[in-house]
Parts: sequence; structure tokens; C-alpha cells
Amino acid sequence: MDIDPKKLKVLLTEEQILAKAKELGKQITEYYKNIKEEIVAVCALKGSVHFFSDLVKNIDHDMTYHFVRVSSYHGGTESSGKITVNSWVKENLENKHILLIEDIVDTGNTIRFLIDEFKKQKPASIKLTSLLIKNAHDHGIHVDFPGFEIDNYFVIGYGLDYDEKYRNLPFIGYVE
Ligand SMILES: O=P(O)(O)OC[C@H]1O[C@H](OP(=O)(O)OP(=O)(O)O)[C@H](O)[C@@H]1O
Ligand code: HPA
Ligand SMILES: [Mg+2]
Repeated sequence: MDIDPKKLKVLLTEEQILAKAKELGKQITEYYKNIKEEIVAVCALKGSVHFFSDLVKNIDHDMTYHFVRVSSYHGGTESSGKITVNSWVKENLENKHILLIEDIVDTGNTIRFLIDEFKKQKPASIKLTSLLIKNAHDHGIHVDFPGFEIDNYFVIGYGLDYDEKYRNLPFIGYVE
């Protein structure tokens, strides 16, 4: 797939994304209000970099930041099905309240892998938020704090790449 910038359509504007981050931040704040421990916020890099940054500013709760770098697309528009872990959380997460922050749940492979791996660290809870959820796959993943459900487009921008490019577009776009 080649991306012709002239054919790029806007699916979600920066304004819509920021409004969603605010709304999700409120829901998440409300959900954790009776939990006295900090939230362990985990950003799944690289794609989630911008959504993570927008969202955490809207969560009013003690929090620590953590980053994992996992990938499975390797330049194309199809998941390779194999998750490569490039870096992982170093801290002990036993009895911690983990909030996984993803940019997109597409096939569900990445988030399933992350949840399975974090469960091994015996946290007190794991909750999931994702800016985008593609409705094309029957992945059976429950997103606790869902952003936008989208049709089966390969989307780029706002952290999401095609062949590592276009992450810096200030909106989410697609090519028909
Ligand atoms: O539900 P899935 O089909 O697994 O797709 C979702 C994952 O794919 C993308 O990551 P990618 O592997 O492209 O790495 P990146 O975040 O570095 O772009 C995206 O950021 C999600 O983490
Ligand atoms: O639609 C997508 N765009 C970019 N990266 C992705 N990773 C999974 N799905 C997508
Ligand atoms: Mg990618």
C-alpha cells in the first residue's frame, strides 16, 4: 500500500480525540476513586504515545508511568501474528492496579499478549483503555474504557504508522 497524501481522508480530528481523552479521563477517575493506591499507567509504544499523553492529564488520581514497546506489524497493514517485545516494565507489579493504554485494538493479538503477560506479574487489577477499536474482528477483547469504534480501515496518524511514517499527523486518517 502506498499512501497518497492527496487521497487521505480525516476520520477523527484532533479536537474529537482531545474531547474523547477528556471524557475517558473522567470515567477512569470515577472508576478508581475508591482505590487508594496509585494507578500504574502502561503506555504501549510506539503507537500510543500521543493518546497516552493526552489521557493521563485528564485522570485525577495518583499515578506512575510505565512503557512497553511491542510490535507485530513490521511495516505492513497486516499483523504478523507474532508479538516482538522490544522493551518491558522493569518494576515489580505485584498487587498493583494496572491501566493499559493502547491506541488501537485491531486483531486483538497485541492486547491479548499484553494482558496475558501482565497477569503473570500478579497485579491487583488490569483495566484497558483504547482510543480506537476496529469492529472487523471478533477478538472478544473487553475494553473497559473504549474510545471510538471504527470500520475496517487501515488508519494512520496520531501515533499510528504505516511503515513507521505518518505518526506525527495531528489527526487520524485513512485511505479508501
Ligand atoms: O490488535 P492488533 O492487530 O494486535 O493491532 C494493534 C497493535 O498494532 C499496533 O502496533 P504495531 O505492532 O504496529 O507497533 P507500533 O505501536 O510500534 O506501531 C498498534 O499500536 C497496537 O499496539
Ligand atoms: O489500522 C492500523 N493502522 C496503523 N497501525 C495499526 N496497527 C494495527 N492496526 C493498525
Ligand atoms: Mg505500527
